[in-house]
Amino acid sequence: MTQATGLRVRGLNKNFGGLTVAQDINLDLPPGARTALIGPNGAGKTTFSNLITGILTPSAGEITLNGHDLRALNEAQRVKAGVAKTFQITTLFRDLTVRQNLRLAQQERDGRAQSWFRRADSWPEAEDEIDAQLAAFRLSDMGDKRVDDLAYGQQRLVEMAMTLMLKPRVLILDEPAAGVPSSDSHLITDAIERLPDDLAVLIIEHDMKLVFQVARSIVVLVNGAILTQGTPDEIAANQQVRDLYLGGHHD
Ligand SMILES: Nc1ncnc2c1ncn2[C@@H]1O[C@H](COP(=O)(O)OP(=O)(O)OP(=O)(O)O)[C@@H](O)[C@H]1O
Repeated sequence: MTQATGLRVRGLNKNFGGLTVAQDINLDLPPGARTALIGPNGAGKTTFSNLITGILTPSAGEITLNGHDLRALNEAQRVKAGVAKTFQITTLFRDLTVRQNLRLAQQERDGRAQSWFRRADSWPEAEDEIDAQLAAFRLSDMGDKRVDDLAYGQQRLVEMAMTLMLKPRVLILDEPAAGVPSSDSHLITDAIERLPDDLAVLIIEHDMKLVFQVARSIVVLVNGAILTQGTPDEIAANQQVRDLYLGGHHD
């Protein structure tokens, strides 16, 4: 049996021509991880996430999930293997209800889109699962509302709930609070805090308040390389990080 070691990245490199955008990155995301990836604009955070999800191919290095090599898998295969990045607001079906959006994600996961002949008596179970997911994201009252009629913060919760329907083992949250008014940002932090205990979560985020609220480990990326990583207390006390953030990067 494979041990649940989670996601392991070793010696990851990516060059675009002469530009190195990922440089010897080593990172572990074991089950239960709540790790934030921070760094100035252009540090390589999105590139790193794209290397993990399979949008980009590394120039060198290893990426494994519970010991299985992910490198040969394309994006869709990696989602099936358990590595998912949140659906983006732009991919939500805005005219459909929240429940219908979750159902689509569920059908995608089960390869059920074409299975119109599926036994009818198996559907209540599927709807129960959707109810549970709505409840987990405090969206039960909104299940029958059109996504377009929700506040932006709630739409971002729908993104997360849809992604969770895929039953990932590793979840990449790309700027989960971006665009959400500060009066609603607690919706996002609360939802992150309630994510399943055994899920490994990587949060790419500029909002330091959110990072220090939800992360148990912080990785600082600069020029494609890890400058340092540690607990929030260690990172807050790190002079290099303080210089980096006080020295010109403000969000
Ligand atoms: N397809 C590409 N071809 C060439 N260079 C690229 C490509 N994609 C990204 N880069 C470069 O890679 C570097 C890292 O970019 P990336 O978007 O990963 O940074 P980031 O940390 O996510 O930045 P931000 O916080 O602004 O989103 C930048 O210098 C960028 O210009």
